[in-house]
Amino acid sequence: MTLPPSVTLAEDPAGYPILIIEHASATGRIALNGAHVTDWIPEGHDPVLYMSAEAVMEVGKPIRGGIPVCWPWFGPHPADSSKPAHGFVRQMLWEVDAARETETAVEIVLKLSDSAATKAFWPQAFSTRLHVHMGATLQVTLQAANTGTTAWSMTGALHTYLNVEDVRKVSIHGLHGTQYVEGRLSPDKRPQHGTIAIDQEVDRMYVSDATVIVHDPLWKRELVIEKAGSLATVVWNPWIEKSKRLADLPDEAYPEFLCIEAANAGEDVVTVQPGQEHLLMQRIEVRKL
Ligand SMILES: O=P(O)(O)OC[C@H]1O[C@@H](O)[C@H](O)[C@@H](O)[C@@H]1O
Repeated sequence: MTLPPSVTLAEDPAGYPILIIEHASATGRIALNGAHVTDWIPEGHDPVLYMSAEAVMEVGKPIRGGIPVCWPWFGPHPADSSKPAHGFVRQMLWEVDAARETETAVEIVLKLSDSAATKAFWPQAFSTRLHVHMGATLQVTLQAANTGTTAWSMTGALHTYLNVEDVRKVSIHGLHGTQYVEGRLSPDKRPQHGTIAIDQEVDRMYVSDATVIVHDPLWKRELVIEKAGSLATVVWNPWIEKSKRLADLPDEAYPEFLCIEAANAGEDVVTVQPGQEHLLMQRIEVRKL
């Protein structure tokens, strides 16, 4: 694979490959472990994605921050608690399938197909590609194809960690009039009235395909988060006690980020027939205020 001039593959001595993007429109990084976009800094803006200072960068381990790709299940495995939370592809080494640059962006495609290693977690035949368009906007699309002979079902998410100046000061727009489930374990749906403020642990799954805007008055910017192929939007901040339980997150870091996740989760379980595919897309744009 020949990479364009704005993309280099760096590998540290421990063998952790990372694509480094240095383009006129943006800089960023993508770890091949998990096809994980860890950084995106559009030209003229502050970093948009949050990365934990204690993130573990080891092949086979999920990364705290950036955009974890959760697939083929969201949250705990529905039947087997010994299997990893949020699926297994976020802890597998993907390969670079395509990379090119234009005047306005870099386009990178990463690929992971079924193998003996994936079958240890999930028996199905599949081919997943993560398409990353990185420029003034960041667009990430998970393409999940069924390459087998029987239908399978999937859930998943693009579990995006957004950098905010102080989560206690942001307001989240776009989910007014929708319904959500708090904590994912209670089946009771609650209505959302108005904007969302974060003043405690929040782990909500909204039934919505709407665009979400994160208004950050201290950084004087708005993050506009569009999506497609997703009927669930997860809003997550671990707040104080859960942050202490997460070993790869500094205890005091919870005000610095907010997760807005484009998900197939809850009632949004997707069945993919043989030869068919599902596309899950999220696009982020930054607006200065
Ligand atoms: O620690 P993990 O596996 O990356 O998950 C982080 C969080 O991910 C969110 O999507 C879930 O709704 C939370 O319940 C979970 O705690």
